[in-house]
Amino acid sequence: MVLAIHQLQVSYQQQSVLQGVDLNVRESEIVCLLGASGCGKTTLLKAIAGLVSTDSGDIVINQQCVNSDNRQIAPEQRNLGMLFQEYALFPHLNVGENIAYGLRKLSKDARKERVLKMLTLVQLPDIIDKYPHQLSGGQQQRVALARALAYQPNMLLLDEPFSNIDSKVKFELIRQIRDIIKRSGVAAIFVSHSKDEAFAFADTIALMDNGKIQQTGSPKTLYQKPNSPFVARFMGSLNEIQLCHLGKENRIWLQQALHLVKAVDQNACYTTLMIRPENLSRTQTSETLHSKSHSCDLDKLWIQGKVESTTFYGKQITVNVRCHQQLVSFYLDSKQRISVGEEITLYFSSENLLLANHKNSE
Ligand SMILES: Nc1ncnc2c1ncn2[C@@H]1O[C@H](COP(=O)(O)OP(=O)(O)OP(=O)(O)O)[C@@H](O)[C@H]1O
Repeated sequence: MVLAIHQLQVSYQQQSVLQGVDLNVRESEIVCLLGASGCGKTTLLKAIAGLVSTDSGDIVINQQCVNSDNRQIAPEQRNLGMLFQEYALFPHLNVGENIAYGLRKLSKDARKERVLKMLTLVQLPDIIDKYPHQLSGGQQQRVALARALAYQPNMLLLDEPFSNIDSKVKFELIRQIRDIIKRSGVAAIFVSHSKDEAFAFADTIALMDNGKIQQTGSPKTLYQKPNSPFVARFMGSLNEIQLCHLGKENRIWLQQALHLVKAVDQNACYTTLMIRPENLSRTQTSETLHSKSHSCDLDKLWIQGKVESTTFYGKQITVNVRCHQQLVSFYLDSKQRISVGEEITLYFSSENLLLANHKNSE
């Protein structure tokens, strides 16, 4: 384990900001601290870096506790590479000098060799003499990464590394930087409020809210198996279907069907179903709910409604279906035809119900 954090508490002026954070980072793992503004992501990163003091709990980096009561290890002795927004490149130094900045202990030849190795790693071999203002945002970010990796750190810490990058090139840069970090073999923690950046960059996401980590796992786990409604909502579009708002026919059928489905808790009293729009599909036939209820297809659940609106997004259409007081969204391939006012039947598989074992969703 490169990093092990246990029950970490941090406060600013007696105001509690981190409230018992646990986090482990393995060798070569890229972890994203994901969450909305103010939830404590940067504070956690700064606590790891030694830039804020901690109230209680342990931070262990490479088997060494860095924040024990009698000995707080200084930031520069933690051997961490940092890409904080405020740690931009030095404008008066060229690229080579920027990367060599922290390598004064090395001989001149070793320093030069390390700088060239880092520039090759970040795939910018020909810009050694250029100054930061002559580089694009993405190139500057890669040079900053080369500078951080040149120290051969235990771990990299990146605070919102892509926030100033134009969205057109952002995901290509994320791919490149992930590739560089993976090739270097170093573990990394990065902070972001964007789930899309987290999906593209991280092996593991730690989703934070209110000074706590709500769930840690692979992007797929958090998306498909969220442990709470908060996580389910944060990770992507979601239909929260209140059974009482569905209208009598839909409600009775769904309640009956849910009790028959073996995948869900037989004793639960379902009030809300959570399902992602991509897991709902339109039936091709004009069968009614009544005929469905007599079919034996227990894996599928059905809802009927009327198309209220459609929005074209190029590859797909988002369709909003009115089921009594409830709006339900799903996606349709944009080659398919659908009209506002059309009566349709949607189906979904019980295995795609999120939080199905919860008595209700809150
Ligand atoms: N130096 C400070 N003194 C007092 N309060 C602070 C300080 N730094 C941060 N805070 C507060 O601590 C809380 C967590 O801040 P933090 O910067 O860690 O959140 P964040 O999740 O990184 O947010 P953002 O995405 O906006 O950077 C916020 O309520 C913030 O106002």
